[in-house]
Amino acid sequence: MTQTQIIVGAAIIRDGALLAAQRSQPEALFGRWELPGGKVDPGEEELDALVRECREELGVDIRPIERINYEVTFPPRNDGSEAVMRVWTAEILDDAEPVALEHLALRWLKSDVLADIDWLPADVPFLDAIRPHLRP
Ligand SMILES: Nc1nc2c([nH]c(=O)n2[C@H]2C[C@H](O)[C@@H](COP(=O)(O)OP(=O)(O)OP(=O)(O)O)O2)c(=O)[nH]1
Repeated sequence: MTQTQIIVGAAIIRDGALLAAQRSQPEALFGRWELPGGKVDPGEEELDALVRECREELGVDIRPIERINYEVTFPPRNDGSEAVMRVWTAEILDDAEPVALEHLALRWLKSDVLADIDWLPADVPFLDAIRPHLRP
């Protein structure tokens, strides 16, 4: 039996805005927007993966705050493996400024424009839970 792959995402909020990141790869996802994050490595704690991915992708240390009470399950792939995505609200530590080290671009989104960008489909259901943390 294949193990379920956990994907973690960070809803990083600063001054009432959410940090969105634009994917550079793979080609099928190029240009679409997501939350910073990625796959949890075998044996790795989910929150360690979240902090690691944000450091790799944005060059900043984050503090996860709370997990959003929702998860997305991706349909099984050809090899039968499944994946789920979990998201935490988070803040950047030390007033550091995130940099797009692996993405095409970063954007800070207030609540009124949250749904205006081309999010990966799996992210859309998380937005309703994130919106109350944002300002218009
Ligand atoms: N990081 C991230 N991945 C997402 C989001 N929404 C979503 O559907 N995904 C999908 C895209 C990818 O198929 C998968 C995560 O893969 P990834 O490429 O970000 O993971 P990773 O950094 O560990 O990369 P790798 O090992 O494949 O190089 O989850 C999201 O908001 N953030």
